[in-house]
Amino acid sequence: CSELHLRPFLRVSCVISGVYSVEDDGSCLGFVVPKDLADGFINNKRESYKFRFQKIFDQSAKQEELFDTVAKPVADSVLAGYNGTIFAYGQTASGKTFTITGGAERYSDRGIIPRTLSYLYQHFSQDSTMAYTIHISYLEIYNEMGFDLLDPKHEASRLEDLPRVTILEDPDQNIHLKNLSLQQAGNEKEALNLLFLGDTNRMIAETPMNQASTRSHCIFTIHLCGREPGSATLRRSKLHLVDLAGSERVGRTGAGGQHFTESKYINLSLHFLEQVIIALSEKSRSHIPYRNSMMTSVLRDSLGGNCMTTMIATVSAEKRNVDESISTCRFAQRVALIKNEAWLNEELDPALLIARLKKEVQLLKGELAMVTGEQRSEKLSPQEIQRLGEQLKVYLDDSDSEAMLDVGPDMRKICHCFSELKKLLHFYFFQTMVCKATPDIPTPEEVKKLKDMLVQRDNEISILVSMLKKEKKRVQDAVSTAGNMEAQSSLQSSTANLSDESLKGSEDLSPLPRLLQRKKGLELSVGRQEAFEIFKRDHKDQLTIEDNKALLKLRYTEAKALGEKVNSARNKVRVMGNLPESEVPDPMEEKLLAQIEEEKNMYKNTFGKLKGMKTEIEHLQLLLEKQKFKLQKDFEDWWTHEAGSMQVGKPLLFKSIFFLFTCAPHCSCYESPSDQQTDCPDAGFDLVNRKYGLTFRRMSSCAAQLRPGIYF
Ligand SMILES: Nc1ncnc2c1ncn2[C@@H]1O[C@H](COP(=O)(O)OP(=O)(O)OP(=O)(O)O)[C@@H](O)[C@H]1O
Repeated sequence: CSELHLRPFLRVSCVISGVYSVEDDGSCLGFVVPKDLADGFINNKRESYKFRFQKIFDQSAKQEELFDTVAKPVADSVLAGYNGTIFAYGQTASGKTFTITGGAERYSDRGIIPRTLSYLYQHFSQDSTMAYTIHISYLEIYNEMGFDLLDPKHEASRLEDLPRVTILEDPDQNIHLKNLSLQQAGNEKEALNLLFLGDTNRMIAETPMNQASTRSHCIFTIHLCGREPGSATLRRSKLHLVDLAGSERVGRTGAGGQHFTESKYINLSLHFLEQVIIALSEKSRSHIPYRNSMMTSVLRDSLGGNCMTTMIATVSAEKRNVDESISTCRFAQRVALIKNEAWLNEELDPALLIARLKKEVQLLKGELAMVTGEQRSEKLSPQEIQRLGEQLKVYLDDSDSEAMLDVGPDMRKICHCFSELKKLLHFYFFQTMVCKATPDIPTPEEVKKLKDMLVQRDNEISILVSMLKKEKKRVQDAVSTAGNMEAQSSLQSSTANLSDESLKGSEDLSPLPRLLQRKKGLELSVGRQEAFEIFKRDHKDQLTIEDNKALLKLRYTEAKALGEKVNSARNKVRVMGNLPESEVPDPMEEKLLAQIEEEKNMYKNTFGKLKGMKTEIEHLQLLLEKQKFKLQKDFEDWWTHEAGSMQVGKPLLFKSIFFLFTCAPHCSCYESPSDQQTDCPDAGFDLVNRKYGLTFRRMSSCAAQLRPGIYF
């Protein structure tokens, strides 16, 4: 990066004489302007002026000399990768276009543009260390509007037909010219053709002062790109060659109408140029008004930016132009105060860089294959992954703290192992967090134990359930037998012959249907029934109940035998009582009556016994039912108050929730609005952290979904 002042040169287009004088070895232009009495007697106007330049070229100076002194150093710095600008400033017809583009009459009148192009291409042909490409753009700014002079579809008929160029500014405040074409020029001839095309398209208008005066600013830009063969570094530089519109004041042109408007715009844009230059020359100014005009926006880099800029001030050394000449020289002095910072425009070519890196990767892969003796694909094969899993397991199981996991010099394998270890670590943290949050959560060993216990309990439950079914059937049979007996008893009591007062109270001996009715109302769900069976098995009253059941069974059997005996006695009495007297011989009649009496007594006694037994059976049944109800009640109490801590249920419950969190996050108990669903299973870790504030009720609900009806 180098800091340098803008360099102003002066070119005088006619013989220097009269009020003009060149002093100090040709670097200083002096003016002596005698006071005009017409301006009044009191006149403080200065009479002499002196302006210093890098060099003054008089009317005899050749185009070649000007190019060598002014343009060549700039062209060299552009070739080295720095931006450059040469702009010509001066009043109309002072020789700006002649300096920048050249005269059309003689080949030697060629201006800076064709000579620079020629110089650049000549350099390209001589320099084999670099490969260069040139692109050219040619912009005309007329009345603050930009036009592309290199549009090949248009000839210079009307300026409005040319493509309009507009300014765009990116977030980094870089200026982009929309619609300005960039034409590649492979050689000097192509470049000169483009210059010719642009010049043809230029707007030419006539003013009283100059028959062919340009009324617009023109910027011919050479975009240069240089690269050393094989290198990814590009040097991109720009050279602006600027031919500004005439700087004379509107009043002097004598123009009216359209030309007045043009002059107004020209003066305005030059005024803005001057403002920019004044702002740049004042160190304290932080804001530079580049945006005021299109020209200052385009030349932003050339003025106070990354550019080596040279100004050529052109004056017409005639007495009548002395004011304009002084004005031009003053402007040049201000420009001389501006400091630019130019730096090398080097950048990396991304495409080339990628290609080079790819080649390097390929080479390194080849080298690696040679060293390891194996070709590597991008991904690990399933066999390799399996082998790594085994190696990792051996490594983790090894209690030796200095154990090594050697997977060889293969980044894919190393990355895979790290990834697996990370997963394990996450799982470990997940478990630790969950266990911290819920100390009752079983460890994997405990889970295994509980699972075994669960299987055992399941077996027990199924045995008990089948036992219960059998028992139920037996009770039903007994109840139906007792029902029959009761029916028989009713039948008996209705028999007129054998009516007995003691038998009349038998209607009250039936509280059983009521108990059975109550029992029906206590039906449990299947799962709860199973839990009840387990509870019942361990209950302290169970033995007494079993004893009572056995006794009841015995009494049923005895009652059945007695019933048969009673029936047989009753039948005998009926048969004997019905015999006609003639069929019974006298001596036998007495014996028969005694027998009938005996059978009657027998019947009466047996029936009395049966009645007593029936009462005992009913009492036994009542007792049994009471004991069962007590047991049922105990179960209900236990279920309501203690089931939460039951040994089998609780671990199962937590195990269920653990399962839910890790493997079943879509369980419907998560579907409350506050619970966000998460993908299974990786989200389980976080989910448990956030969600473990579940109530027992909700936990129950979760577990219930897993094992419906068994414990809940
Ligand atoms: N040094 C010179 N030697 C010979 N002829 C010159 C020289 N300078 C200018 N002229 C001639 O003077 C005339 C006007 O010059 P030129 O067109 O370059 O002026 P200009 O400053 O570009 O005017 P404008 O502001 O209108 O564009 C041209 O015909 C040109 O050939």
